[in-house]
Amino acid sequence: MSDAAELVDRVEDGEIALHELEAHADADTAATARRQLVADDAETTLDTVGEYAIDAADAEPNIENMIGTVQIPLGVAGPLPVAGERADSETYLPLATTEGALVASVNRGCAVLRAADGANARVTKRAMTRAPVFRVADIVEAEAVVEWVRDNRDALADAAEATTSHGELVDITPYAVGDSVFLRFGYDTKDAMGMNMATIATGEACEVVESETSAELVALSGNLCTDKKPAAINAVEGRGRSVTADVRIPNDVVEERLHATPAAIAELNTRKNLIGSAKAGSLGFNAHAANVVAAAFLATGQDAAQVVEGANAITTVEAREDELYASVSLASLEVGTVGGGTKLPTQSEGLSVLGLRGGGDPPGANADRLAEVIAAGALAGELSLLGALASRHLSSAHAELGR
Ligand SMILES: CC(C)(COP(=O)([O-])OP(=O)([O-])OC[C@H]1O[C@@H](n2cnc3c(N)ncnc32)[C@H](O)[C@@H]1OP(=O)([O-])[O-])[C@@H](O)C(=O)NCCC(=O)NCCSC(=O)C[C@@](C)(O)CC(=O)[O-]
Ligand SMILES: NC(=O)C1=CN([C@@H]2O[C@H](COP(=O)(O)OP(=O)(O)OC[C@H]3O[C@@H](n4cnc5c(N)ncnc54)[C@H](OP(=O)(O)O)[C@@H]3O)[C@@H](O)[C@H]2O)C=CC1
Repeated sequence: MSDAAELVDRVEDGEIALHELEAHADADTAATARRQLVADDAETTLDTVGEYAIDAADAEPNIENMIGTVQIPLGVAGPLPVAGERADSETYLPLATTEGALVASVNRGCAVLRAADGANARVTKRAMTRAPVFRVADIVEAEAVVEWVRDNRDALADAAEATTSHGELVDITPYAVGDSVFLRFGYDTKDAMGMNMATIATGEACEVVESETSAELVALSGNLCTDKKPAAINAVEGRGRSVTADVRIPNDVVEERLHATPAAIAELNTRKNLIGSAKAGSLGFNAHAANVVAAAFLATGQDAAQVVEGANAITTVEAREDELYASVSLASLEVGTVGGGTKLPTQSEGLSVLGLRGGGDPPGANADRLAEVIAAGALAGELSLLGALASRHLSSAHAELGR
């Protein structure tokens, strides 16, 4: 094995490539050498990037060309009381962010939820999707392929499910556009976010489609999935988990903790989150669900790019006679408690704050619970920001806490 200085020399001599260092040294030594090369190239120092508590080998499945870690401040909001399908508990919600005032805001929302005897939350749909695109001769052939897929769903499920001991095929929705056929496969991926699982399973199913029909696979992902891009199909049909959290807050709690009347908050929600979003052509009919989704994703090892889908949320508020009803429905929240970044030591500790590290019993229970808790956190954030806007406290709050 080589030491870091020797690796630096060998890269500079062109003997080995920057991405090949782990073949010649352990992961930490490789990262040290690479960091030195990058720092020299940029004429800077990367000492803080190189000070990390994890073993670089633990990150090998998650990163290539590693040079260190970026440290994001981690806070907690809560306790957050959420009654879900299987669990009714109050835990702290870990949030990793650089936006001052965000954790304070969600924390205030949690206090409102506690004073209201807690939020309810339910996962209403589970389907991680992958939609390959096939080439056919024309729309007549497209129709024949779609008919074959409808008649042979079991054969496709057998092929897909042979690749996984956890995933279950729950849906195949075909779409024909001219001489292109898209098949949107949906899977219950249990406690995994499931994008690798769904992709591998769909690859096997595509081989059956190609061998039994005239369709030729152009790409395993045809963008009707839709992964990591804003898309109405996710907002309408859902992706990953569709989840709603709601709460009924006594009027006096609203006025005391949010410094605004229920009527003012309801009017604000209509004019801002519904009318304003409609006029803007937004897919997100909410104030800042993405803030809580992003901070919770970073804290618990989710795929950060999928905050795009996590922002597909509708916030509703209704001022009733003696209470304020509020809800947040996230159509496409893609979360897991196994796989991906969830295994990394700090992210796995984030999951353990919620009692959700690893697989659930039954499988899927932990990821369901994570979705419920994030939805309730988003609800807390919505209530607090709506309160701050209705009471004209937003800019003063950020002047005080966010700069
Ligand atoms: C800042 C507050 C909470 C003050 O709120 P407040 O009611 O004026 O202050 P308070 O001192 O009476 O505290 C109330 C509660 O807030 C929490 N709290 C208060 N301070 C802290 C703190 N330091 N650390 C932790 N928690 C804190 C805590 O729960 C506390 O209760 P207590 O425990 O004292 O009984 C409020 O004004 C607020 O929530 N403002 C909104 C800020 C916000 O939501 N920012 C989110 C980001 S905005 C953005 O990114 C998106 C945007 C706005 O562009 C989207 C859009 O277009 O709408
Ligand atoms: N491939 C792609 O196109 C894309 C990949 N990604 C990346 O994919 C990764 C996430 O994929 P994902 O499939 O979630 O994770 P992994 O690829 O890490 O796979 C997780 C595996 O864990 C096993 N497992 C063990 N216990 C459970 C349980 N209780 N519930 C479910 N599965 C369990 C399953 O094995 P088994 O199947 O054998 O049962 C499952 O396939 C992330 O790193 C993400 O960044 C993101 C976007 C696109």
